[in-house]
Amino acid sequence: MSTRSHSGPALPVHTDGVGKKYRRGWALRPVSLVIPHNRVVALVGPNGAGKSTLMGLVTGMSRPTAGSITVFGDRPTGRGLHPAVSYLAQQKPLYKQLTVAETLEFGARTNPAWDQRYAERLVEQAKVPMNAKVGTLSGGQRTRVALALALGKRPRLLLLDEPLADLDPLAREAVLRALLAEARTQGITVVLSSHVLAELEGVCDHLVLLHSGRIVLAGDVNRLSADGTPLGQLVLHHMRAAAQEEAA
Ligand SMILES: Nc1ncnc2c1ncn2[C@@H]1O[C@H](COP(=O)(O)OP(=O)(O)OP(=O)(O)O)[C@@H](O)[C@H]1O
Repeated sequence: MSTRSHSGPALPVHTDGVGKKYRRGWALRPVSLVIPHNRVVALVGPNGAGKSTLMGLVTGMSRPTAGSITVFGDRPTGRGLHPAVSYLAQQKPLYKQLTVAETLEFGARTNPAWDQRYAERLVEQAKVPMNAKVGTLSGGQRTRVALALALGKRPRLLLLDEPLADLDPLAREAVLRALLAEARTQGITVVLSSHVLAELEGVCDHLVLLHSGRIVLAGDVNRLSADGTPLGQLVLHHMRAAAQEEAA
């Protein structure tokens, strides 16, 4: 299988009937999905829809039960992330005892393509002191450091699983704005999962909506909401319809 378009490089994510089944049933039913280059993708759906499962398959932390998945043309190995991929979960895995500067040093030691100046610039932009211990930072500041750690690796694909859930609305807006600016100027594909539909408006240009392990809606946001329906309303409408169908 090739994930290359006619002229371009391999796609960030390409799945061919990929699915994940646990003893209780399918967490993600076999789906074929493409995540194009340079997009900010909203990955949405109710609790238990399969969003984290899909992210786990992309990172290689989880192995598919069915089908196959490629990330920039490579199959995830399960032995760590693809070098071009960064992953940031809601529980940011930062060491509280380290200072911000030591955290970036850790990033430098563990990532061959580490860009120290870029990571430092992101921390400075967020006005986070380099000599502060991570454990003393606010939730918003910690998120900015985690983001600098994720972006300092110079990824071409950034996966964010509910990364803003513990931030206040102003901090969420600031982090999203910073993230979007980096994605656009650096040509990074971002997959962002969130339950706050309103904040995805104007941020995401591609949508993947999951319900009970199935893809309900996927594609370019402008095309999906061509009649002018705001993204949040569109998602809510399809979520309700999927829930009603399931209950029937
Ligand atoms: N390790 C596991 N073992 C068994 N079932 C699992 C496991 N991980 C996930 N599941 C099940 O798979 C389904 C999808 O879970 P997943 O975490 O992917 O959903 P989600 O869309 O990320 O949900 P949320 O919005 O609540 O984070 C759920 O029914 C969940 O209970």
